[in-house]
Amino acid sequence: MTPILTARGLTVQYPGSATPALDAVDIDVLPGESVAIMGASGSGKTTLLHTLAGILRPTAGTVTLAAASGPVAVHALDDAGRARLRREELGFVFQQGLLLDELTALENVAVARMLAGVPRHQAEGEAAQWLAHLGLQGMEHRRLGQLSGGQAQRVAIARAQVTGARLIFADEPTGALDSTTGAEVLDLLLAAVAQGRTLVVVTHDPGVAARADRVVTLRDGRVVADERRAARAGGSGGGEAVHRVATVRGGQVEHTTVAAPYDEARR
Ligand SMILES: Nc1ncnc2c1ncn2[C@@H]1O[C@H](COP(=O)(O)OP(=O)(O)OP(=O)(O)O)[C@@H](O)[C@H]1O
Repeated sequence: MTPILTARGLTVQYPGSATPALDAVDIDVLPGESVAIMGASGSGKTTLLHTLAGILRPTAGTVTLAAASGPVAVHALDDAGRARLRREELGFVFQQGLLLDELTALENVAVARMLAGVPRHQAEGEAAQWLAHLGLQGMEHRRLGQLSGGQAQRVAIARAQVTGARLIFADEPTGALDSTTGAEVLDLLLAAVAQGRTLVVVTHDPGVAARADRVVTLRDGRVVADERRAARAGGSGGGEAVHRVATVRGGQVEHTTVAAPYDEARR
């Protein structure tokens, strides 16, 4: 299967830092999978997510996105090109920063379509459909600041999908939520995956990792483990590890290939 996202030798060295935050990371993300990125604080998770998503330009290495129109060299785009790519091809569910407190839930979602040139009336209609789909019917006209953390994440998930983005990046989407609300938000993200989207999620939450198709673990800016899990029926549930792709120990990559990858189980 052709990856939707391919990174090779991805390296980020922040100015003034003695060691790279990301150190020659290779990763392929397959279409329709959910990938949890884990690791200790400071291991490079957010840096990896931002580099894969074209928020941050790598110091070295490549990121290639298989966009609908053909392959895009994300690392080589200028700021405007990366902003356009993020707007048109990618969805984001971050704890803060993308949604505007002073706008209503509806406006926060609709604006993503209006930025793509869709007329306001149509954009609001599409936004209302997504908000209803995500359990926010009746709350469309509340300002974001009047919503709970879980409701605000639902708005973010609606916004991430309303554009038709096939690839969603999430950074600690359950981090600020109680466990029940966090599980509900995760359900919605995994529902998007069950409907064919691809999810890359940075998390400290073992509950998120347990339900992802795959867990990539970083340490000191390097991938130290990359494990696939069996998807249970419906795309949710615990998932047992059945397919170890590669494990890195002491700088050596150990490749193990076990049959029954999740892809067949899902199709
Ligand atoms: N803008 C920056 N300038 C300089 N150093 C940075 C910057 N952002 C991150 N770093 C450093 O890069 C390393 C990786 O940071 P990053 O935020 O990617 O880690 P993380 O695994 O996401 O951490 P956390 O779980 O705490 O969010 C850390 O040592 C961090 O201090």
